Amino acid sequence: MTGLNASGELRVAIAGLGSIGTKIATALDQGVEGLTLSAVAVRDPAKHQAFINSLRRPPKILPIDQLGEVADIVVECAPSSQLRAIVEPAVRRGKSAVVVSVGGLLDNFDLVDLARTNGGRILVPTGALIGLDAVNAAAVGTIHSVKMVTRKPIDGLKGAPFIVQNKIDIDNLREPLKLFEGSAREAAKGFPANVNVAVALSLAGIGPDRTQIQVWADPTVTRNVHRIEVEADSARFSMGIENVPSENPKTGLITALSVIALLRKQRATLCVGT
Ligand SMILES: NC(=O)C1=CN([C@@H]2O[C@H](COP(=O)(O)OP(=O)(O)OC[C@H]3O[C@@H](n4cnc5c(N)ncnc54)[C@H](O)[C@@H]3O)[C@@H](O)[C@H]2O)C=CC1
Ligand SMILES: O=C([O-])CC(=O)C(=O)O
Repeated sequence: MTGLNASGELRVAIAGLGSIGTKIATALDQGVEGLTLSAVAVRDPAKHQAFINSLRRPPKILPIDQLGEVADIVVECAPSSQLRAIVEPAVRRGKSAVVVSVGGLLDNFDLVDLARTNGGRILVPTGALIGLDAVNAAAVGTIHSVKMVTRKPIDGLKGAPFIVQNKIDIDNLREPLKLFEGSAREAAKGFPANVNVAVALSLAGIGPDRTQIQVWADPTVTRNVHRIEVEADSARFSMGIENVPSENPKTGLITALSVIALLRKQRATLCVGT
């Protein structure tokens, strides 16, 4: 990765200061070895001015397509509808883009070729999931199947296109209801703000068409619960995670921490985990 600033630090820009973005900005401002927060892009600057002013070194506010001009790594943490507008200008300049709205990558997969052509990179953090290191490793051999079951509290699913289009009433549920069963690709269309995790899992393993997922609306849980079963020639493994929701009930608190961990690895001397 090139483009260090005068003090030899990698410059990071953040697109979207919501639940995930504000935590990443705060962590960078408090200090991550070898990294500095250079800019942010927000939809409504007035809404975020107080937060930005509260940082020790307030970053510039720039339009999303200009972040790559002042950063080596652009972190996308906006709605998936904005993914292309954020990632395309960055990778065209040969910069790295960290993508959290990874479901949106499936309809914009040409960005991977664009990054390759221009020397850029697209980095997908483990996010709200677990064990993508093991899935990556198993995929070097042969993975036979990847199955995932996601259970979310009602508030974590409200407004999902699959629920709206099929006119499913989840507000009055008393028992768990299986909403969807199918591929990660189809799940991402029906639940674009709810199953990024399934898409990340699929890209680490056997792809969005062969990765199977069930999505449940579950009034008995208070966390976003993901269980995964992987069957491979090297290993069989089961993984589970129960995510504490953030201020955004669709988003697990651990997601921002995963991005911060990924950013730390960009300059860390000791890196643990693949
Ligand atoms: N990969 C993973 O494991 C996970 C991914 N996600 C995804 O991460 C993304 C961000 O999630 P949250 O921070 O919880 O969402 P959020 O709704 O709290 O924040 C999104 C922010 O983006 C801002 N925004 C919207 N349009 C913008 C634009 N044109 N320019 C700049 N900012 C803009 C909004 O004003 C808001 O502040 C979502 O797409 C979500 O689905 C969420 C959880 C886990
Ligand atoms: O994948 C997502 O978009 C969010 C999610 O399930 C979680 O935070 O647990």
